[in-house]
Amino acid sequence: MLPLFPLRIPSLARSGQSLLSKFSPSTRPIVPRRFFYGHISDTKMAPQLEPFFKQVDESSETFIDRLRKAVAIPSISAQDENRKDVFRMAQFLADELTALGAEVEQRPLGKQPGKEHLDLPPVVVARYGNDKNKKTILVYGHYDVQPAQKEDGWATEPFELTIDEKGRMYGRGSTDDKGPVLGWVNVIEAHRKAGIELPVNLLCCFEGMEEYGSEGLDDFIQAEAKKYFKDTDAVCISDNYWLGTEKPCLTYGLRGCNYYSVSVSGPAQDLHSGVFGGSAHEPMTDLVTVLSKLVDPQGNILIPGLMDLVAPMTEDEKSLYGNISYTMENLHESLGSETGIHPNKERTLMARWRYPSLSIHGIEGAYSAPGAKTVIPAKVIGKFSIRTVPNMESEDVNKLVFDHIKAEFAKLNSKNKLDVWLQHDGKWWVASPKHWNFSAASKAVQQVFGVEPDMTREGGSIPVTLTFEQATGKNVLLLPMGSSTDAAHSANEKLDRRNYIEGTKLLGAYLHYVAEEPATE
Ligand SMILES: NCC(=O)N[C@@H](Cc1c[nH]cn1)C(=O)O
Ligand SMILES: [Zn+2]
Ligand SMILES: [Zn+2]
Repeated sequence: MLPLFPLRIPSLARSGQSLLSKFSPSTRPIVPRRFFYGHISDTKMAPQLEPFFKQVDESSETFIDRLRKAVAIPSISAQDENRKDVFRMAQFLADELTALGAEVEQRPLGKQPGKEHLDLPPVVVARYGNDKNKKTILVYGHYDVQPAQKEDGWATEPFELTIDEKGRMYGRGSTDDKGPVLGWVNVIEAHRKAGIELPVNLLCCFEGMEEYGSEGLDDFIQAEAKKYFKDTDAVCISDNYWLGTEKPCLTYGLRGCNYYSVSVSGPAQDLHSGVFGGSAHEPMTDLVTVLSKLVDPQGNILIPGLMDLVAPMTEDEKSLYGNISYTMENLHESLGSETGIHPNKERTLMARWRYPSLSIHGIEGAYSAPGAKTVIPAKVIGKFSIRTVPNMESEDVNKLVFDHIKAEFAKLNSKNKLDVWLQHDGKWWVASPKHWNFSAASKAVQQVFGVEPDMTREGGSIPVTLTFEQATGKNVLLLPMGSSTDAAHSANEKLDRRNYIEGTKLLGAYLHYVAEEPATE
């Protein structure tokens, strides 16, 4: 039998045990592969997968149409003026699920903290199936999206799904996270159309504030863990990406995210630079000086003491990186340039997965429109975030950040006023993939894509992952649909048709293999 996972996590590497060896079935008849990526695995076809796959293929245009409708709703959680669209998107999702026979509720989360004139979008929860003899899988995703404007460099309208001749489906939210969320809806529809029973009970939890720090969701999950989510046997989240474009992965770690604002203000209003330039302290000059003390061009964080919070790299851990299917070409392909900092894939992956990074995102109040306005902005707010890793605690990070920024500002001898605060934080998460949840997903990947998945961590953050794990006490698996070239959060975000359709098969196949796994904790 072929090994399921050549990659080993540290504790298993020490014992020399393959990740899932204890869960591997002993007999695996070889089945025909749909795709071939150079390594044929021999996962046994779960019963009823064949008609399910066939139905997904037959319904693919309907599924793309569903994504088209979803992308057309600009559900941008970070922009107040789009809040009604976020609500519209919740309704769309609720209607789709209801039409397929799910029991759906839209749970309100109250007012948005700090913006009490705004209601937080509801959590769309749904139950499909309630059979005590079946496992219950809780799936999470988000229906809000990042902001997008054509002027940001989009080749097409961001909120019109546009499909090119290579099957690349461009549109904001296509890969993050409307495609994967609709993947679950598609799975239900394909089962109904094919007349196949869903092999598990499905609980859905779809939120509308993920791109704004999942406001309100932690409390909701904690409150519902022993109520709405009480039957949960395992959790699955599809909201991250493959490492490259060909090989799927299962993900067992995420970085956290502490997001900060730093404001500098002084003059009572914007000033004429010809009249006041050189005779007044300028907020923008102070701010860019302070921001320049946070990170250097090689990505080194300049905040004293911050790197001391990071768990040291062990030799066992170091040895994991060589085995991952990733190349510098993969990096350059997803960057769309050769501007990577590090010389090799190992250092690149370490920088993404297990070291912190600091990114400067923008400046509010700055003159950013095209043209040459000679203004001195009166108040500017810089925005930056730190991706956190084990063992960084949010409070410790905050203290180091605040102390450093205040100390650097004091050095400027400016009469302006500085303020710095945390917008939101979400903790890092690292789990063991030695669980039937991962074993089922691995078999599903092998069945649909004919290849063993890479075991990865992720540089991005999904703050509720840890909350789900702690509140339900159950295993959480990240099962991505999109690929490394999808450009989530940036201009020309896309999801490849193949990833959407085969990804829908993957989510469905995962549920079938889950149903076959022995029921253990
Ligand atoms: N697909 C996951 C994702 O994009 N997550 C966001 C979460 C976040 C954190 N702070 C603001 N949003 C990410 O940026 O990683
Ligand atoms: Zn996302
Ligand atoms: Zn996102």
